[in-house]
Amino acid sequence: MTLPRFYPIFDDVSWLRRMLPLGVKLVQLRIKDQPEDALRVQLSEARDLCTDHGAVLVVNDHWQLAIELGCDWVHLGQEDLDEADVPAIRAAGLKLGLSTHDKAELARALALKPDYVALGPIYPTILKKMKWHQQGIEKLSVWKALVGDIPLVAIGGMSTERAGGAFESGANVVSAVTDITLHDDPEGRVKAWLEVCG
Ligand SMILES: Cc1ncc(COP(=O)(O)OP(=O)(O)O)c(N)n1
Ligand SMILES: Cc1nc(C(=O)O)sc1CCOP(=O)(O)O
Ligand SMILES: [Mg+2]
Repeated sequence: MTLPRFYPIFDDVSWLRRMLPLGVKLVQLRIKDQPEDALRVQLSEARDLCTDHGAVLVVNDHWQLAIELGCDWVHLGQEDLDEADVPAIRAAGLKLGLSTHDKAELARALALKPDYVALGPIYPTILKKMKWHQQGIEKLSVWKALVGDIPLVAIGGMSTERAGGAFESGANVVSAVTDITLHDDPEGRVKAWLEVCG
C-alpha cells in the first residue's frame, strides 16, 4: 500500500476544514480530553470532510468511536494497545498504525501486522513530554530494514527542512504537528510541506 508522504496531525476538525482544500491526503485527528459527545461530533465531521476531499483520516486513540463511525484508520500507541481490542478493530475492517520507540515495542507492533509503523521522536518535540530521547534519522534506516514493506512514518520535531533527510534515511511518510500549527502562516507551511513531499 502506498500512503501519501505528508501526514499532518491536528487537534480539532477546524484545522481539517482549512487544510484539506489545500491538498492534504492523509491526516490524523488527535484529540485529547474531550467528552465523548464532542468527540463524536468532531470525528463525524472529519470523516465526511476526508471523504469529500479524497483524503485518508486516521483517528488517534479513540478506536471504539472510529469503529462506531465507520472510519477507516486508527492510530494507537503502546499504552493504548494495553487496553485496545485489536481483533475488534480488525474485524471492523479498520487499518492500524502503531507507535514504536524501541525494538521491544517494534516487535510487539510487528506481531499485530500494522498498516504502518511510526518511529519517534526523530528530533526533540515540544508537543508533549516524552520519556524517549530523540532517536535521530539514522534509526529510520535501522527501522526500515526491520519493517520491510510496511510503511514507516517519521514523527517528532519534523519540519519541511528536515523531511528530505528522513526520506533519504528510509521514512516513507513524514508526520508533523507544531511545525504547522505554531507557524505564523499554517496554510503557507502546509503548501511548503506538500511541495517538499511531492
Ligand atoms: C503518526 C503518529 N505517531 C505516533 C503517535 C503517538 O501515539 P501515542 O504514543 O499513542 O501518543 P498520543 O499521540 O496518543 O499522545 C501518533 N499519535 N501518531
Ligand atoms: C504525538 C507524537 N508522538 C511522538 C512519538 O515519538 O511517538 S512524537 C509526537 C509529537 C509530534 O509533534 P511535533 O511534530 O510538533 O514534534
Ligand atoms: Mg495514543
